[in-house]
Amino acid sequence: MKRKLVLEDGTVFIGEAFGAEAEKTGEIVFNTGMTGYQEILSDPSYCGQIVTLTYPLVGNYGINRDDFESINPAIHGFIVKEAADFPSNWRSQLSLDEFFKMKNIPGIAGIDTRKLTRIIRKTGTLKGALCAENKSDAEVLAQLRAVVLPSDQVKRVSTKSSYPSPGRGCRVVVVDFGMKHGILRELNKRNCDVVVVPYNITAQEILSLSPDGIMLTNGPGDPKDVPQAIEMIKGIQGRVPLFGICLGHQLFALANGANTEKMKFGHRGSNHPVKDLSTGKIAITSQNHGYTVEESSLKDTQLEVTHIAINDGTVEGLKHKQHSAFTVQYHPEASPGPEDANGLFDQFISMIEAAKEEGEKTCQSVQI
Ligand SMILES: NC(=O)CC[C@H](N)C(=O)O
Repeated sequence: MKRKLVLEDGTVFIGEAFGAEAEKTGEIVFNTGMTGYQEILSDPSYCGQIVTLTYPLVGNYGINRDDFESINPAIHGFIVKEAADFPSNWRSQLSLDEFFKMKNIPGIAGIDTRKLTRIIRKTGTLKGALCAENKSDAEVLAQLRAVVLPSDQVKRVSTKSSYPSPGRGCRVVVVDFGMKHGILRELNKRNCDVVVVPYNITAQEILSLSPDGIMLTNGPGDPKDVPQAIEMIKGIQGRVPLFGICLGHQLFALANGANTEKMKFGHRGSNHPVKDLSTGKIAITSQNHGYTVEESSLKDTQLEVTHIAINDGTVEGLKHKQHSAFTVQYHPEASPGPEDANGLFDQFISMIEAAKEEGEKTCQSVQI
């Protein structure tokens, strides 16, 4: 069966349908990773987006129970050059097609994804629709141009209520803006006693859990769409060590008076070089973001740039000049991608231990 991809600039691609028969619209974004499609399609930060992969063979090792970054993918569609009909891997349980049918996600194959990527790079991120081939282009285009992208993605993917992930180590409250499971895996690996809480929790509610440290996770959409989180961060920073990833990093910047802006086409892939300005070392990182912290807006804040992207010089890491708080724009939990930046979780735990040792910021001394 044929399926059609219509872009808001009027470009139409015809390809082979796979996955669900659903018709979906969303922002079209590209990811340059050569592997890791299961982690990409289940990363909640892609909520409402239709993702194209520049790597041409997708689905070869199927879908397995171990590699999910969330149980229910929030993406609106997948665009690939070739979708494997017969995956081959001992862990494989389903093909991409079977999985997408189960989760009501449409896919399109046989697309010149490199041409599509060049369009996105030239025009900037644009809206697109996946629909049946026999629909009129003009009609789809008119509907697509009228679509207003939703601003409640974080609400859609964040947990509805708090839940624990127990351990015997440091008490960490994880604020879930659309958390990838990889973050929880890294904290569990370090024996943390975790409580995952919803995006709209208040500073007071967090402090009442007596955390030793607080994590702000990744998540979808524009950070300015989550004003309550910005207020919450103002109330918690300085009380216990803080570590933010991606959307968490952007919200931390906004809470400290900096600004964020939309990028032309963003960074999405598992091969993005990032420089640590304190050591000069370069790490290859996994990334998925369409917004960035505006460097010039940091001038009058208490924030310092710690990392920059090698490809375009954008801000990739921040730390607070007074408080125990640092954030990165990239994904140290990898999944998919390299583990070069994994050590940031150890840095966070060391920070917590140092703060506890100092005795100034132990859970007992946190004043609610
Ligand atoms: N992975 C993320 O947390 C993404 C953050 C934000 N939604 C962006 O696109 O920039």
